[in-house]
Amino acid sequence: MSIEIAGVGKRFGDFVALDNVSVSIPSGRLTALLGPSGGGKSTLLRIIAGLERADTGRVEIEGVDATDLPPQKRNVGFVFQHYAAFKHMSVRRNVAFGLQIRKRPKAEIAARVDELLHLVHLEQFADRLPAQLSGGQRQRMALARALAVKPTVLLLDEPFGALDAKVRKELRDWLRRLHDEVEVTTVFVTHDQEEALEVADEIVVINDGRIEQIGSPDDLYDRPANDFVMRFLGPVTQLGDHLVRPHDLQISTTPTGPDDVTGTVTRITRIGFEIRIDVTTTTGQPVIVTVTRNEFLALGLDTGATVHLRIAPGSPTTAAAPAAPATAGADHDLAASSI
Ligand SMILES: Nc1ncnc2c1ncn2[C@@H]1O[C@H](COP(=O)(O)OP(=O)(O)OP(=O)(O)O)[C@@H](O)[C@H]1O
Repeated sequence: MSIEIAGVGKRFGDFVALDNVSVSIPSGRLTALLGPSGGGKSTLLRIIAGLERADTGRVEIEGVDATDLPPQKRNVGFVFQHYAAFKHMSVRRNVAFGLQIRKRPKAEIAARVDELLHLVHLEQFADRLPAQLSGGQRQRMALARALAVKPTVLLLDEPFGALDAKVRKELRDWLRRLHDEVEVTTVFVTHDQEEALEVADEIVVINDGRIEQIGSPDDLYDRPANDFVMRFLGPVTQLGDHLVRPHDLQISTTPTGPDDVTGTVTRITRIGFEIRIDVTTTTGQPVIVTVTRNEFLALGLDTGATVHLRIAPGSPTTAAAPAAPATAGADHDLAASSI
């Protein structure tokens, strides 16, 4: 295990930002710290970097107790959302900076910088100033600079957070490929579940200063530990007492068994390649079902139709927190809005 975090606690005044957090982050993998804003992800990353001190607990990096080491002794590379480049220096000199202050020989620096610029596909921009780069190119430069000194661990705090959706997506794919080439232990913070599911080998879900679940994207998606993880990873709806994903519900115009739940279609909405069907059950529970366009056409549904619902066998479900009828609707709206 490359990074061992054991019993780490951190308060800011009365506020508990991290509550007795323990996690092992594997060597050579890409690990995402995922969770809602304010959950403690950045605080944990900053504690690993040595930019913040834990009140309790220990941090070990590659077998070395780093708890009391200053950031520069931890051999970590760090990239923030808003990367502070040296504005008056060329891309090449920005990337070379860490090697120059370590007084590496000139020829070694030149060779390493060329290698890195090639790795991040910025060779042709080597002599530009940071202001002459796009946001995505600037973040790639930041990564090259962080990698220059061959860190043991690369820490990324929402590195693509400030970029538009399309560039974000490109950089995500690029980060995955870069990581496969360099294989440096990488930890990145994100609040975007899609980003974590797509890029990470391992995901640590953090909420309210505590770890909700640790696992591979498949573990989290197929076996969510609780309804928080289930809700956080994508749209959910409720059928009876089960929280389930809307595409894991089966819908038919004829009943298929005694466990079917009967309801009436109240609304049909097309969302890209999916069709969302709003159903109200005979007990008054609002349920969302999503089907593909072809499935929808085969069903031949219209508003007002009677339908029968069931959870597809083997689908992940969690027990829905019991809610009074008055708040069930509000819960449902929240789930619906994330579709
Ligand atoms: N230096 C500080 N002083 C006081 N409170 C802080 C400090 N740093 C963080 N916090 C608080 O600790 C909590 C956790 O913050 P943190 O930045 O770790 O969350 P996060 O999960 O990374 O969220 P975000 O994605 O919004 O950055 C927040 O409520 C934040 O306001």
